[in-house]
Amino acid sequence: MKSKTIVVKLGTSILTGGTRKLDQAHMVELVRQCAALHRHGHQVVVVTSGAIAAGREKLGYPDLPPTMPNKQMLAAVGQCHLMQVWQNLFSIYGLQIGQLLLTRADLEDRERYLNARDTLQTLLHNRIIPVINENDAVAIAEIKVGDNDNLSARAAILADADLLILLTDQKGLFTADPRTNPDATLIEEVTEITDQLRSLAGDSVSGLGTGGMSTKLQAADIACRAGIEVVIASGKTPEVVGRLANNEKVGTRFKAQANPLEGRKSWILAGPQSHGEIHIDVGAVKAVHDKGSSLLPKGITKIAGEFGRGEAVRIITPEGKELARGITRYTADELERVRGHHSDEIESCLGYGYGPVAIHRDDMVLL
Ligand SMILES: Nc1ncnc2c1ncn2[C@@H]1O[C@H](COP(=O)(O)OP(=O)(O)O)[C@@H](O)[C@H]1O
Ligand SMILES: N[C@@H](CCC(=O)OP(=O)(O)O)C(=O)O
Repeated sequence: MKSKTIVVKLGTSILTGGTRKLDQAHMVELVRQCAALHRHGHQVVVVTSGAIAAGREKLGYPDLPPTMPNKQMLAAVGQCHLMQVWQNLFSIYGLQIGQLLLTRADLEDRERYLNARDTLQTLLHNRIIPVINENDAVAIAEIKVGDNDNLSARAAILADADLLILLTDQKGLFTADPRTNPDATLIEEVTEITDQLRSLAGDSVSGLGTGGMSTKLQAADIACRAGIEVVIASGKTPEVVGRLANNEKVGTRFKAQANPLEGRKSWILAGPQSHGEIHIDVGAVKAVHDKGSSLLPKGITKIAGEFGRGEAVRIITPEGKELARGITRYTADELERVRGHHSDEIESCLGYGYGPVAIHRDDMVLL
């Protein structure tokens, strides 16, 4: 089977088993399933909820008013505990984990987005399991994603994932909330997220989770538009992670709308354009155009205009023709200093580096 990148989002409801404590017996079972995927060569990213619940548990269920600072305190305490538990459990399978705490601001600012993406990709490249949560302890309402369903969709885009699995306490999306509607039936496949479908998805009523099915549908919408398949399923279904990776019919599956590259390419063409230009030599034109390679500093002859890291710039041939557009990994100033140099020399030219390419082939659209 082709190696896939799979994001597994674990909601508070499944991590606590509906109780006030982390259900470590079940967490180890989920870790075992993720470790099996990893062993089969897949890349696994975990998005974990449960920090606030873990904080309450750790502090002995204090009676606190539900203010923002109190929730942030619980998250600060709980996040340490949660990560300690994940680290212990993954180490049973000989796996290292790395923590990423994100806020909306990290995902919307292009430079911070690229930095987060580089870290995530580097963790995956080194076979370390990224474990992501929102940075609840510092994020106030304005910079919060707000719920981990939406966060997981953004993390899936960041990781270039093939599949996003949202594991919760229900078998998937039902025609109504099964807690209050015993006749509700499971919807097995969704090809389009319509208003009618949204009207079926209710909020969380357990007092544990955030957003219920409605935020899961928002997440599915975001990920599917970016070309990522999404499944909502129960974390209690035996071997759920491996079965979903094998395309088995479990839970509610949402079809991806386009392949990820097309989604990103349309963003490059449709997104904010800078006036920056990167002029390249004949060798680089051949590499980029004929071989589909990334653009390296070596083939850059001239930089025109100001641009920052993560901006979309124009790539210009020696004849002055626009060959492609792409998202640059270096600023105009930085490229000015490294142009013509071999990629190995980037670090010595700048004193730091963001990798060997100026524009990665996946971040480039040929015109
Ligand atoms: N149409 C629906 N189908 C399934 N579950 C639903 C639906 N509408 C609302 N829900 C509720 O969503 C809850 C899951 O969301 P939530 O409590 O936020 O869990 P998590 O912690 O996994 O994010 C379920 O327990 C269920 O009560
Ligand atoms: N970031 C919060 C979880 C927020 C959230 O969306 O929770 P859930 O609905 O259980 O996925 C925490 O760690 O407690």
